[in-house]
Amino acid sequence: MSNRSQALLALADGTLFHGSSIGADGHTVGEVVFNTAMTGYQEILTDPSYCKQLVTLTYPHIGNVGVNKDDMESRGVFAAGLIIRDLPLRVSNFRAEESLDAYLVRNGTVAIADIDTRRLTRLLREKGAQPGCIMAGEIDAERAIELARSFGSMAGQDLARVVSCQEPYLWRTREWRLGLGSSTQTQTRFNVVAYDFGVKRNILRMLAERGCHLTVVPAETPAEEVLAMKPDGVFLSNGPGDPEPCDYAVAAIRTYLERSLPLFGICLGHQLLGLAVGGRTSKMKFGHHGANHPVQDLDDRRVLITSQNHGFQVDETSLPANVRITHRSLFDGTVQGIALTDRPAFSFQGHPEASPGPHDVGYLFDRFIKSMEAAKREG
Ligand SMILES: NC(=O)CC[C@H](N)C(=O)O
Repeated sequence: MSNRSQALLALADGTLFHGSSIGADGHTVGEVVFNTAMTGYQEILTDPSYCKQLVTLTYPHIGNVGVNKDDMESRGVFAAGLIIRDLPLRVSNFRAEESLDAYLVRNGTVAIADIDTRRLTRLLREKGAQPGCIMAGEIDAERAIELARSFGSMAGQDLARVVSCQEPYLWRTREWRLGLGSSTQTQTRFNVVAYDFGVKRNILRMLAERGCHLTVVPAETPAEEVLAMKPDGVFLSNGPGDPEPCDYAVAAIRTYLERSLPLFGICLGHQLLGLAVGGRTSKMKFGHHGANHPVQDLDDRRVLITSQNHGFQVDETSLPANVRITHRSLFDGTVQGIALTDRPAFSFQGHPEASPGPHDVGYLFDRFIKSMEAAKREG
């Protein structure tokens, strides 16, 4: 559109994409990753796991349904920038409260449209995720390439403690329902402490729905403080960055394992459980980001369509004998779920809470509830 200012995406390898700005003026740097979800751009933008990442969506029309308060997955936009093919001229949805571009400007998010996102995705798929810089308003291509190169790598970055809450808080809101919204919990059956490494709200809603009295705690909360709350189970959330430097979390998880406390980890939480049992994690070429990834449950052979957002993985060969692989990606065979054979602890690499995405793996929340029930029975 003619009234938009110009924008540029520069990759660290020197590739340039010229387009138009649909967000704030200025520049932003991060690792460029592609996401294949056809819906859910607002949930993606507000997923704290996208901190320091520039997200490109392979679906071409982004913004059709606007944005609203109910679809926020956290307190604000965490993606470092957005890269799309086409921003539709008109927002059309009964839930829309604001247009995507107005929302991006209001949140100070730098974003670019009108570029060939297929070419960009092919490039990332062939070369791997790489650093980039989006510049909007005043453009300087040389400077943008330099800034992209200065980003370095996601490997080694401890971002969980950067995005985590500062103080513990209670979460009471249940799942959202069309026409009803979200209600507040009235009764609870389990006392659960949830580590916020960058937690998505729908995880908390799904735990609250199942009767968990939830205390959300900052990423660096030591095990002693959590144990003093007498939890029936501990939840390890998703989050941004490399799991490896999060030694504070690994130390805490080892304490819970020693005590045989029921544990459930999602995404970064899964990777941290993998590290706590003595396994290793590594950076993937371009990771998994989308809402249409097939994963197999190895126990019953069912194929589940899952929501994914990760750039690191748990290395299968590094896992000790008391760890069982429960789920595997049918795209590349990588580990998608683990369970300990001698402790009530398990985890999933994708996003069973969806939001966005299919709900096929929602049964893992029930598995966590069952493991807390069993632990209570055994006293
Ligand atoms: N969504 C997540 O928790 C992502 C985990 C981790 N930051 C990764 O990229 O693999």
